[in-house]
Amino acid sequence: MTKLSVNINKIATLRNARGGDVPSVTQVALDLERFGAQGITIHPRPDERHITRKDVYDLKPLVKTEFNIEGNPHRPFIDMVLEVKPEQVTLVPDADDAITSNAGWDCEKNLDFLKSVISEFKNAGIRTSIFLDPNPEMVKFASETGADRIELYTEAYAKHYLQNKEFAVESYFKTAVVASEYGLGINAGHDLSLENLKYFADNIPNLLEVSIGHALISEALYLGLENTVQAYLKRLAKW
Ligand SMILES: CC(=O)[C@@H](O)[C@H](O)COP(=O)(O)O
Ligand SMILES: NCC(=O)COP(=O)(O)O
Repeated sequence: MTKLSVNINKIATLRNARGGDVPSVTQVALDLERFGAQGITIHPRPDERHITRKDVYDLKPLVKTEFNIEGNPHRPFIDMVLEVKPEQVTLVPDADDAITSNAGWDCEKNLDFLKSVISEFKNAGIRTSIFLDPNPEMVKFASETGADRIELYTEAYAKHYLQNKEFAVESYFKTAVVASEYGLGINAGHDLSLENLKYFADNIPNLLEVSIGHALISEALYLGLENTVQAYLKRLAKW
């Protein structure tokens, strides 16, 4: 079965808007595990716009499911991950000023760099995954990096799903088939949602894990707003 790892960046975004500890990133992580999440994903960015370095260290002893840290492997990121030792590190080639992750690795061009970074993580016993566009030809180079898994970057799938879901999933299916032939594990994430997840999971062979944040947290707001408004109205009801 495919594991669900919940990305809690957006909880930190909300918390940072007021500067205090509401909502609490650590409490939400614990609650998500209690509700059945099989992993917690965070993507600390250099500007700490959401997850901070402190969050990374605070979460480590608390997360009892799979802890997955994503990020661009600059030296400070590498050192932090080596110290924290999560179950999995996912390497993402995102520019510091990118609004969100917007591309997978060119593993051919970055082969030597990725090999050396991945060997550091592997020596520390941390599973490695690399963010990849749905391109079967890139899989050979992804395998040469020594990574354990690829994470399929699903933004294009999510974008095309509503118009033509067969077309949307095709390149992902082909990439997943080649990845399995090379013995790579398969993760996926970015813009997956309640609407598009099932078709993806049904059509991608050997899908080990999805990490989902933006849509899941937004959907949780919608699913919870009615209860919350009712609870407030009860506190105001005098007659
Ligand atoms: C790698 C990936 O697709 C997600 O981690 C995404 O980058 C989420 O990051 P933000 O929450 O900063 O958009
Ligand atoms: N690796 C993808 C991830 O963690 C969450 O991406 P998104 O659901 O926030 O787009």
